[in-house]
Parts: sequence; structure tokens; C-alpha cells
Amino acid sequence: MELFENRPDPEFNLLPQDGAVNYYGKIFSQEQADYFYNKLLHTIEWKNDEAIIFGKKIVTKRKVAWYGEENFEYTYSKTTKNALPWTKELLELKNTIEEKTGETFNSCLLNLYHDGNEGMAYHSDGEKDLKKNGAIASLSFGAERRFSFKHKTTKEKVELLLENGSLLMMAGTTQTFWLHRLPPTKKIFGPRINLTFRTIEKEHKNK
Ligand SMILES: O=C(O)CCC(=O)C(=O)O
Ligand SMILES: [Fe+2]
Repeated sequence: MELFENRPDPEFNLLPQDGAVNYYGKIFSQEQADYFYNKLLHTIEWKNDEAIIFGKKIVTKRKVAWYGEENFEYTYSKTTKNALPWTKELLELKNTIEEKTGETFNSCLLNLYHDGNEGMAYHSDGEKDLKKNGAIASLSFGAERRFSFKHKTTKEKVELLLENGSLLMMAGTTQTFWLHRLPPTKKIFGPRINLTFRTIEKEHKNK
């Protein structure tokens, strides 16, 4: 029954102001989390991410994939991607978190970090294709990693650990007022898969 010990309170807002971040802790058992990690590793069409930074095209070591309920077009870091149709496991995960959170999602960005050397720099997920102040649900499988928030003006910091099989919600004005990042670390050697379920505005769909 280790799963229910020290269970974080999903009602608790980790941010002191200007947004809502709720950590549900491990919503899957070790066995379920291993199952999803392996399924996602082998069924998702992973690709190295391309971004344009200071006018130069760079290819990240981290791998990414984007899925959704329609052929959404989505632009970030000045590159445009098209969503692939939901897989069986992604739909299962989407249904689970929709039930848990009471929110709905229509797309998912996946990241595969091979080890602790790979991370993601400070950013907010406020791209124009995303629903303004829409909730973002983040599921993590594999290596446990630190996750940090920084307020855009006050520079306050909030940190937490994202455990294997855990769920984190970012809602309200979080993306407007806070940055977040996955800091690289020399201490983690294992891989990690992260899924962020999002809502793309219908007017921006590729149809
Ligand atoms: O890997 C993570 O936990 C976060 C990923 C993230 O921030 C993003 O995909 O926008
Ligand atoms: Fe993000």
C-alpha cells in the first residue's frame, strides 16, 4: 500500500499567486507506470525536435512527438508540426486524467529525455494555438526529475519532484505569469517520458 503513503494533496496550490499548479503524485502503480513507459517508448513516432534559435536551425537530443484528435497544426519555436491520431494508450491516459481532473484535452506533446543531460529550458506554454489559460496536464514515466517554476516578474521559485507515474496540473494564469523548466542533472542516468495534454483552439485547427 506504499502508493497511498505521504500522498500529496491535489487540492493544494503549489504557486503562491498568479496561477494554479496541483500535484496529484503517483496516479499509477509501479507496474502500470512500467507498462505505459514501455508501450509509449515502442509505439510513439519519436523524432528529434527541431527549433529555430537566434535564426539557426538546431536539432535537440531530446525526442518529441505530437498527437491529437484532429490533424492539428501547431507552431512553437518557429517550427510547425502536425498532430498524429491518438494511439490506444494515449486515449487511455487521456481518459484517466480527464476523469481525475474534470478537464478535457484534445492534444498531447510527448518528450523523451534519454538521461539527465537532457532537459528543457525555462519557457511557458502560451503559444497562440493553445486555448488561453487552458489547463495543461503533465504525466511522467521513468526517471524521477526535478521541475521548477519561476515567476516572470518577482523571480520567485517553486520546485518539486515529478515521480514515475505521476500527474501534475498547470491551470489558470500559470502560463501567463510563470516560466517552467526541467533542469538537466548529472545525477540521473535513466530515461524519462513526459506527456503534456493540452487544448488547441478549434479556430487554429488545420482544416
Ligand atoms: O518534461 C517535462 O516535465 C516538461 C515538458 C514541458 O514543459 C513541455 O513539453 O512544454
Ligand atoms: Fe512546458
